[in-house]
Amino acid sequence: MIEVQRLTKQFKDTLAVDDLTFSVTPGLVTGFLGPNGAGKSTTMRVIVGLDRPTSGEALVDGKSYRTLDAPLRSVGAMLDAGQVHPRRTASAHLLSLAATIGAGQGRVREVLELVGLPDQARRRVGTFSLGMRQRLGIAAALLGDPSTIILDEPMNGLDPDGIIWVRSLLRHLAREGRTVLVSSHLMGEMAQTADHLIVVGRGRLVADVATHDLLQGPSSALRVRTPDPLRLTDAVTGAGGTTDAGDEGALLIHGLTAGDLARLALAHRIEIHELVEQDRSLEEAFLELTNHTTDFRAQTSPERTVLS
Ligand SMILES: Nc1ncnc2c1ncn2[C@@H]1O[C@H](COP(=O)(O)OP(=O)(O)OP(=O)(O)O)[C@@H](O)[C@H]1O
Repeated sequence: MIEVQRLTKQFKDTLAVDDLTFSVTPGLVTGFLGPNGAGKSTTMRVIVGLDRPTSGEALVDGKSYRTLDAPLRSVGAMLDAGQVHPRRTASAHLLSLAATIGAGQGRVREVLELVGLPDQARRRVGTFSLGMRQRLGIAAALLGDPSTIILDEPMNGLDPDGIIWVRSLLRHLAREGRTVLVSSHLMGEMAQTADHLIVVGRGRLVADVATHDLLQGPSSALRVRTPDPLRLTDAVTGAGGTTDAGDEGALLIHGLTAGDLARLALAHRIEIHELVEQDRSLEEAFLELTNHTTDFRAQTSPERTVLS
């Protein structure tokens, strides 16, 4: 469990984190989402004791990081995958970290296996691709078998296979009951990865919401195909719903559940050829969430929507 309470971090002229409060619960993947410069990394650095808060606090399992009995066994973090001596082999790098927590060669082999790098153990890290460095960073975070895992932008630079791999690893770690906090500035990526989202902008909390609730908001719609759209539109209007034209001749229906619509179609003996519950788009969800602030303008493609 991570509890960030009224956290503020001021760097000279920059207010990086501004009175931020949220909790990260075990058993879920929690996405930490916000545009570049929103304060995500600073918050994570405070959680793992690398930066001191100006005010407020960040607790892991009820304690500040500096007062945890065995911090590296409680919290595994990857805050900067680039911070590895390039001439070291992957295995030597992990062994040096393992030594600080009393783990040995066996655990190093296990984590290399877990992140899909068992054959690269003797390779120098300087020759690694960005994706391999990310995997090595994740391996280092997992060395101490921690109950809390904090990863800053772990999907940066990964190819689609790598992204799918990180996603399933995070879900697996959460299912084991761990607390998993993972940051990203990519909305689509987090919507597909996280069960819960903490959204920040300019150091402040913008939303603390279940991903499902965010996408299932009031503008979600039913997408329907029927050979009789005019009669269906009349029936839907009569039942208090509204319709819009969808693409490829489909009708979009708002204000009714799928069950309502099925019963309505049956009662009016209208054929339905397709009925799909359609989540609202990420763009809609975030524009609503962020109240159209320019900080969170969503850029086109839903898969790669970026908070700018
Ligand atoms: N050590 C520092 N000294 C001065 N300013 C800093 C320092 N670290 C971060 N900042 C500033 O604090 C703000 C928040 O930065 P932070 O890196 O926490 O944001 P972020 O959401 O992680 O963004 P990104 O996705 O770009 O890493 C930025 O304006 C940044 O320039």
